[in-house]
Amino acid sequence: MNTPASTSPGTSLSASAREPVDELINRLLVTVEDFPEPGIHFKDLTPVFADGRALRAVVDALVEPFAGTFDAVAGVEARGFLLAAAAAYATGTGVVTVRKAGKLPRETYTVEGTLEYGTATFELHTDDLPAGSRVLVLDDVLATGGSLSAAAELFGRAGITVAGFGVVLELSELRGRRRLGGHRVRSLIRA
Ligand SMILES: O=P(O)(O)OC[C@H]1O[C@H](OP(=O)(O)OP(=O)(O)O)[C@H](O)[C@@H]1O
Ligand SMILES: Nc1ncnc2[nH]cnc12
Repeated sequence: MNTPASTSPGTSLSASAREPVDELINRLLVTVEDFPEPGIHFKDLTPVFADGRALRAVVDALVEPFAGTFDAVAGVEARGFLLAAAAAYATGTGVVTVRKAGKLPRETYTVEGTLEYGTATFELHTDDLPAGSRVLVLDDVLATGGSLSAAAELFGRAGITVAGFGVVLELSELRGRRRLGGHRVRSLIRA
């Protein structure tokens, strides 16, 4: 059963129905057992993204606590891209991509990450944002924290300040938050 995160704002309501955003997410997300491998309880948020009201409520709730603290939004491949582009559009900022290895065409910083299922190498263009910029990093799920800690390291190498991390769902038992140092982390629900 999913429970609201302690950092979850009970006051973040979807625009029209006034349904709390955590309830909206819990109603729409689907748990798929043994995907992509045995033993994983996969939390599928695609129904949340497919619902226009839910997508808007989620994006609004993720950016609201960081208002005025960031110059750009970053998305972590692949599902983080959906949130980051929407958040950048909503806040009038630009979007940058933290990509899996081999996808970015120009010079990159490169960091290895260990994830809930497997490992991945993440890359960031060295010149996507000027040093000194402040970036809000979004993804759909915080599990072990391998992806977001790799993103933090990439931005650190680029001299870019991480204003905070925003995720729709935090898998608390995997303790990913501990790998994110002193950064602000906003999760809309915990499971
Ligand atoms: O906290 P972690 O253990 O790093 O896990 C979280 C990451 O895992 C998932 O991505 P996945 O690697 O499955 O890639 P995808 O978005 O391309 O499907 C999810 O979208 C996060 O990016
Ligand atoms: N259990 C999970 N469900 C969905 N996305 C994930 N990313 C890492 N672990 C995950």
